[in-house]
Amino acid sequence: MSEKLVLAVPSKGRLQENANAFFARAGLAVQQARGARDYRGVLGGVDNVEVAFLSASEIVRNLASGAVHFGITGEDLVVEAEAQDKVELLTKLGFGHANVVVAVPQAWIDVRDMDDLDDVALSFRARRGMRMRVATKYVNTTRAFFRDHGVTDYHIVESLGATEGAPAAGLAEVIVDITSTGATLVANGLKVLDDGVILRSEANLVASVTAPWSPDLRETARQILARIAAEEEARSTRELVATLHSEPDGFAKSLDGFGARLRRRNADGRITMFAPKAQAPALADWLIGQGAEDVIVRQSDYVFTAKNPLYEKLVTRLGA
Ligand SMILES: Nc1ncnc2c1ncn2[C@@H]1O[C@H](COP(=O)(O)OP(=O)(O)OP(=O)(O)O)[C@@H](O)[C@H]1O
Ligand SMILES: O=P(O)(O)OC[C@H]1O[C@H](OP(=O)(O)OP(=O)(O)O)[C@H](O)[C@@H]1O
Ligand SMILES: [Mg+2]
Repeated sequence: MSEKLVLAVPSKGRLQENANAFFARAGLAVQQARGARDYRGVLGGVDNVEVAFLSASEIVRNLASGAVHFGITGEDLVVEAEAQDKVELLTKLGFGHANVVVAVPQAWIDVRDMDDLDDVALSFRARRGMRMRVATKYVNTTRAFFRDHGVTDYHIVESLGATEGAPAAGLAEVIVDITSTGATLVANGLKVLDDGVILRSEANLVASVTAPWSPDLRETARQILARIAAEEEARSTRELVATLHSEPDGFAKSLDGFGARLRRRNADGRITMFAPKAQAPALADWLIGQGAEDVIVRQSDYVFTAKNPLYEKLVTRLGA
C-alpha cells in the first residue's frame, strides 16, 4: 500500500465553499469519492493525495496529532488549541476573516477598555462576593489575553454555542467570541471593548509538523505547494507587453519604482514585464508616456517560479 498525503478540508460551515474554490483555482479540484456522504476524497491533478472532510476544529486536532499533513482552518482555532508548536501556518487564504473579541453589555456605558473591565472585575468581587463570569469557547485564548491585561478576577463559563446570549440569559457578564459582521453582538445588546480585539483571524493553509513526512510525501507536498504558489503569484501579478523602439534612460530603475521586473526584450523592441497587479495601470500609462504605442496587460493562470516559497517554508520548519 503506498502511503498518501492526507489533506483535510472543512466539511461544513463558513470555510467549506471557499476552501473548495481555493483548490479549484490552483487546478487541484477536490473530488468527493462517491457521493456527498463519503468523507474521503481525492485531489484532481495530483496522485497520492487523500482528502479528509472534517470540521474546522477537528482539522486543527488532526494537524496537531499528525493524522493529516495539510489542512485548511481558521487561525483562531490553531491559537485556541495552542497548536503553534505542532503546525506551520503556510499562507493566509484571504477568506474566513473574523475577529475574536471581548464584548460586554452596551448598557455598561463607563466600560470601554480592558482597564475598565479590570475595575468591574474587582468591584464585582467586592460588592457581590462572586467573580465576574466570562462565557466563551475560546478558553485558552481568553486566559492568555486577560492575563496579558492584568485581569485576574474572573471565572470562565464554557459555552459551546449561542455565546452571545449568555449575558441576557444571566449566565455570564462578559463574552469572548468570534465575530465578522458584528450583527450577532448588536442583536444581543453587546459591544466590543476598544482594545478588546484579541485576534484577527482568517483561513490558512496549515501544515502538520508532527505528521510522517517521508521523502515521497515531501515530493507530493512540493508539487501541491508549487501550484498554489503559482496561482497566488498569477493572481497578484500582471504581465505587460509593450513595444518601445528605444529604451528610456534609467529604465531598470523606473521599473524598480513600480515594483516591476523585466522578463524579456525581443529584437523587434517588444518588452515583456511583470508588475504587481495594483501597479499595472500606472506602469502601462508611464510606458505610453515613454513612447509605447500600446501596452497589453494580461493575467496568467499560473506563474511558476524557480523558487517555491511555500515549500521552502515547510521544509525549513520540518528540518532535515
Ligand atoms: N462569522 C464567523 N463566525 C464564526 N466563525 C467564522 C466567522 N467567519 C469566519 N469564521 C471562521 O470559520 C471557522 C469555522 O467556523 P464555522 O462556524 O464555520 O465552523 P463550525 O462548523 O461551526 O465548526 P464547529 O462545529 O467545530 O464549531 C471559525 O473558527 C473562524 O475561523
Ligand atoms: O459577527 P456575525 O456576522 O454576526 O457572526 C458571528 C456569529 O457567527 C458564529 O456563529 P455560527 O453562525 O458559525 O454558529 P455556531 O456558533 O453554531 O458555529 C459566531 O459564533 C457568532 O455567533
Ligand atoms: Mg460556527
